[in-house]
Amino acid sequence: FSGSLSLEEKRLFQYIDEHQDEFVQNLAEWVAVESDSIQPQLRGEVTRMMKIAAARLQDLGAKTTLVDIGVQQLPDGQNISLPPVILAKLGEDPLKPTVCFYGHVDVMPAKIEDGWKTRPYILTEIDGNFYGRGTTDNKGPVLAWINALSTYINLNIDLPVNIKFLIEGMEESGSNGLEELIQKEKDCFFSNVDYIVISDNLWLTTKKPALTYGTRGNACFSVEVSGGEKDLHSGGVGGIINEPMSDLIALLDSLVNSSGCILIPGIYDDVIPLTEEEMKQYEQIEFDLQEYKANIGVKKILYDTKEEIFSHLWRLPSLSIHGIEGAFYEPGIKTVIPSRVTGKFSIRQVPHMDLSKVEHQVKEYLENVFSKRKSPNKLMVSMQMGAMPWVANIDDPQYEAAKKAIKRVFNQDPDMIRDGSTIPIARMFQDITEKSVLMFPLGAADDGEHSQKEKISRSNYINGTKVFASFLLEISKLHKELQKASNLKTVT
Ligand SMILES: C[C@H](N)C(=O)N[C@@H](Cc1c[nH]cn1)C(=O)O
Ligand SMILES: [Zn+2]
Ligand SMILES: [Zn+2]
Repeated sequence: FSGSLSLEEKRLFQYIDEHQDEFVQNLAEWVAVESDSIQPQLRGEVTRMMKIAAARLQDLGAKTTLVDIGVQQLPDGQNISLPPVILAKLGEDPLKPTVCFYGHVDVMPAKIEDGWKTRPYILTEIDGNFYGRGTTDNKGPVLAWINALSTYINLNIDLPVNIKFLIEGMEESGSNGLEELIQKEKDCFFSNVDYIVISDNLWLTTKKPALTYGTRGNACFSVEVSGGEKDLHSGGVGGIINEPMSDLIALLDSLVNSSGCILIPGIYDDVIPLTEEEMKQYEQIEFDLQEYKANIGVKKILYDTKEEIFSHLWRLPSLSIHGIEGAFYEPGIKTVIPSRVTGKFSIRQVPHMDLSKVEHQVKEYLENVFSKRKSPNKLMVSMQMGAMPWVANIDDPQYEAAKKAIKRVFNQDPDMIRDGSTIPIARMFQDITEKSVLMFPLGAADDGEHSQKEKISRSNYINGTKVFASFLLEISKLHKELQKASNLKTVT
């Protein structure tokens, strides 16, 4: 640890060390819930996960509400219930700042046959890492906040802040229904919130903590090509019809080239150029390309310099193709011509791209590519979800409080980074509540969020709990200083 710890911090950190196996057991219980928000048939499990998380907060004495946010219409037209959102609060002392923590307890799909070495929903510790779906994205960080709170409570140390929680179960699906809830609650639940903290990203390395000041948005598309009313024998009919799958592959192949450049006309028009200030941020980051490639498990990256890599990861759009529905995907070759196939892809959004303009550009381009094929098949392109990018003001004082907390636990200053992934709520918070948002990642670069080897290290989980405990003390101190300064200004 850096510098002399206060007596409170010594007690807090000692308690966290001594009770870490309890915290691990909590994580194992949460990971065991297959709270996958992508597959509708698992929606009941997501709802069950919300109730488990709500009960955990209630056990801490938080006033907790599970808010019904309505239904989700699926692509096939059927409606299913959205999992309720947790709004919770602990403490209402007008002399203390109010910190609202956001997290999500839904996860991406995971099947052992995807190539997992361990059972995805059974927390497995190997060499100091906890493997399992949701360990780093985002159940581990949510529990780290809760563990930090429970430490204050169990040690009878007065909480230095009022705490609020917003925990959702649809983040991986694009946070359906959340914007309406924030609109509705902006002058109620959020009215007295001073700071918002999100811990749903990763560091840039495995050793150096980071604070995140930007994320990309995302626009998810489906492109459906349909032919006759049934699948056909590829021997009996193959060679005399326009095959939907051939059309779809041509459409998907027309989207992006082998250098990752998006081929949709106009897609880069509104991207803001790299600024001097942004370039200075990049220059301050130590970056080891070989280590980074090893952390993400790839042999080659399209760019060689950190400036190019950061630019293409953080401030330029990217297009990824995710899969095809409607065609046989199990092992073995089913010799049919699928009658209806749906490709899925997404385009990461950056400032100042406009979602409705991107939607129009994508549809117009694909219709144009399709028309050149003179195929009688039917094309349907739709944008399934759209989330905006978010960029913070890096001089926002709560980043200072976070840096101090990191320094005390990790004895080093954090990297100031952006992230290429998306947290839909970040921009919603910024635009609707106008509150400052701090992104406080806890996971390491090799945690493999969304992958077959998702994990969080014991060290990051437990030290993350300490950092959050320390942050509450630091933000309380900072808030008092800011209040004193503003009172002084008012008087003079
Ligand atoms: C960063 C966060 N842990 C995450 O994984 N977010 C998802 C959200 C999303 C985007 N499109 C659909 N869901 C992500 O960035 O993929
Ligand atoms: Zn995720
Ligand atoms: Zn996440």
